Amino acid sequence: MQIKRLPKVIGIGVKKCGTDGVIRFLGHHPLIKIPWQVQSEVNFFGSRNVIRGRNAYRAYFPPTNRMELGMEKTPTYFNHPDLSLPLSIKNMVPMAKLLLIVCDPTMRSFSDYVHEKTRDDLFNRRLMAKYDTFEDYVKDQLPKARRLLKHIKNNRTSFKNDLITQSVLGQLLFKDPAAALIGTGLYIYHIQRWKKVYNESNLLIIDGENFRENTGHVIEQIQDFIGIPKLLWKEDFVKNPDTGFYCYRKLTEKYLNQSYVENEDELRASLKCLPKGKGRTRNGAKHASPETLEMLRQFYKPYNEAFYDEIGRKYNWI
Ligand SMILES: Nc1ncnc2c1ncn2[C@@H]1O[C@H](COP(=O)(O)OS(=O)(=O)O)[C@@H](OP(=O)(O)O)[C@H]1O
Repeated sequence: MQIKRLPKVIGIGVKKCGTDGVIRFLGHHPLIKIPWQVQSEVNFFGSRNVIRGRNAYRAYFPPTNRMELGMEKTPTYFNHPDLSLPLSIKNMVPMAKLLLIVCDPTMRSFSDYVHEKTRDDLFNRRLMAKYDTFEDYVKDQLPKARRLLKHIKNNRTSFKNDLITQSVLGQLLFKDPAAALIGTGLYIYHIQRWKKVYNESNLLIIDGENFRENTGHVIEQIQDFIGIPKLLWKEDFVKNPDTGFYCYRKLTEKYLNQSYVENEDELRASLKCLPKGKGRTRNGAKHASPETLEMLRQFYKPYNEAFYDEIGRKYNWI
């Protein structure tokens, strides 16, 4: 019977790390249902709606039968100022599995800058107006971020259980989108609240750099984690010759047939790619100065290392 049910999979972030790719590509799985009417970002737990309870949350999702599963993603759940947000999710949807896609915080910050500069949001546009370039932005905001962290850390050297920094940082990022371009990438302060409530069996951490380069492989891994039949295979993902990003195209007998010769127009027409607006920076279409990126890399280094320790895995973010 098809009825509205709570989701079984929730993408919790991180903004600009590939969250849209994960949900849209998984949306090609016949058993996964996405609330497209709200563009898949429900933001239920990050808003006052949460007090309206389970039925209000359930209302966002398309009807599903017992085999199918609903999924949403809200990238700001990960670094939301409400430190008890993970517990709210766990209490409301105890069986849900979470997906967290993280990525090189330096490149994430640049991607977020480009995104905020092009967004159709007057408040953000005004706020970002004084930064003509990413270099201007970093020059102004990086020293502020350094000073702020020094101030709120107040000589605390451990990243572990530093609830004061987690909380102040959370509030600040929420109120000041300009600060969020840098602060969102301080993953070590955001991850701990999730690890208190979730473990490897119900929280999958994905490297966004790997997702971009090995999309099909990661999509296979996610299906295993969710525990659904593997119906999307790495062979179903093909690079777009124009952008270099992977798109979805079901591998059918037609493409396997030895006598089939594909021309580029046919290839383009057969691809289901992410919408325009995804893939602005990572393929080099826009770039920041190497000096600015290096400054950010040095800034993030200790926070990345603490994050690797926390999750017990190291990524090749440079
Ligand atoms: N297959 C494919 N096609 C296009 N883009 C891809 C793909 N895989 C990963 N990415 C990267 O996803 C980045 C956008 O991340 P998000 O979807 O999390 O952004 S958002 O938070 O929802 O705005 C986006 O960042 P930018 O390159 O800066 O636009 C992409 O690099």
